[in-house]
Amino acid sequence: MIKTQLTAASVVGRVLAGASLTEVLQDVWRVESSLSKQQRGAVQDLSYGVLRFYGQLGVILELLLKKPLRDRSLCHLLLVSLYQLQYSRVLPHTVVDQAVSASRCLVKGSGMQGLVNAVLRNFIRQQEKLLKQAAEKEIGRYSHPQWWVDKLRRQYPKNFAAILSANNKRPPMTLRVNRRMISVEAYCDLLTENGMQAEVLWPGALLLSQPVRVESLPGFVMGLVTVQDAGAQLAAPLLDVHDGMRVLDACAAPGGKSTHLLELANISLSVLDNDPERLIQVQQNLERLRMASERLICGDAANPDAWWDKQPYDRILADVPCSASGVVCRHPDIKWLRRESDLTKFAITQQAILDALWKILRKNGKLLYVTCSVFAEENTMQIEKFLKHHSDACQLPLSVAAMMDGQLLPDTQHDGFFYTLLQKT
Ligand SMILES: C[S@@+](CC[C@H](N)C(=O)[O-])C[C@H]1O[C@@H](n2cnc3c(N)ncnc32)[C@H](O)[C@@H]1O
Repeated sequence: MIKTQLTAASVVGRVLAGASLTEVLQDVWRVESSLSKQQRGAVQDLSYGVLRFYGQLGVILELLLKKPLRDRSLCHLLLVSLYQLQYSRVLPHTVVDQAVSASRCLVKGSGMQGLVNAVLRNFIRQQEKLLKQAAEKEIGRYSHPQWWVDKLRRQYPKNFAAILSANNKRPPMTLRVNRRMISVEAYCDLLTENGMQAEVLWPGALLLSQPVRVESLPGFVMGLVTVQDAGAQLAAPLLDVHDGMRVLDACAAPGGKSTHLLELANISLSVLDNDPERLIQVQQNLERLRMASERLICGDAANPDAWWDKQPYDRILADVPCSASGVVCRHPDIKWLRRESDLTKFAITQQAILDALWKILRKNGKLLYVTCSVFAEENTMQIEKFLKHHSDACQLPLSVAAMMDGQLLPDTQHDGFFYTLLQKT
């Protein structure tokens, strides 16, 4: 356990210094190739857990320390240990003993080991009181940055606490059945035969009662099923594609929505993304599902002159880059890495992409604007501005009961998304 505590502490430290959790973990798996599968699982669990509750654990650590610790690595080790004491089933004395041993690898001298021991034992002794004290501060209660809490409270006075709480849950695992290959009923039978249970959330979307490893899903390699959040599964049906249409997926990688579009109709699909490595993932997903796109293009959606073949599209999916504030339960690092000022930057990019794509949409054609954000700056405010400047655009109604003005809020069953369907008149 010392190794996993130390590795998780270093992951947390790198993320808090500004790196993405996914990238740091990929790097750790590459460099620390001797970690067993079990150790990797534990490191992942601890790193995600600490970042999920960093607000709360940070306040508790402050309360426990007489003065701030200069050694950041020790701080991160203490956060990992506090997370274990509060949220794991490992016996408290084991957590403390291992953390004291782990601290020997970080700093020389017995003073710091004594401090680690004292801090963790004090937490065990005063756990309830400290949890209450931490909850008196909003950052401790919600484990989100204060600007995030304030913005959500302003934009969703009734729902903000539920959104913050959903963001701090472990994410659900949802499947999309490839109905070109198998019916939902037949796939549910396959799951049952393999000892797995699922609930149908909406057509084709199966919420697993327990997350499993992707490779253990029946028929995954053959393309019977794709792992995709239920909220994300609303996109392709909303775009209203029909056989023979020319369709552009403009920010497509890794291809979750592209492959869904190809499952729904026989379309001529152009797949665009500006990240060549992520485009490789789209190609792999297409191959696994035995599908093909018409064109796979590496280019900037805001600059069609560089890649467009001058034939207008009947349908365009614009799943634009955004703050990802709707998918925090899958990426708890996001809440600590984003700055409020990032929203303005995302809004500028989104507007440039939307304006450019509008020009290459056929008359009467439809464009679906999508973000996985809950912030109005990237969503309703963006669309209001677009409609003000485009007299040839009308907003079509969306018939999804779970949404408020196109906004699907994150909950225990799905991520948060924003959808707007525009038609060119
Ligand atoms: C939200 S993700 C798309 C997810 C994808 N639609 C799916 O369902 O799997 C946004 C994508 O936009 C790409 N992107 C960002 N800026 C872009 C730009 N200017 N032009 C094209 N793609 C861009 C990113 O590389 C990223 O893959």
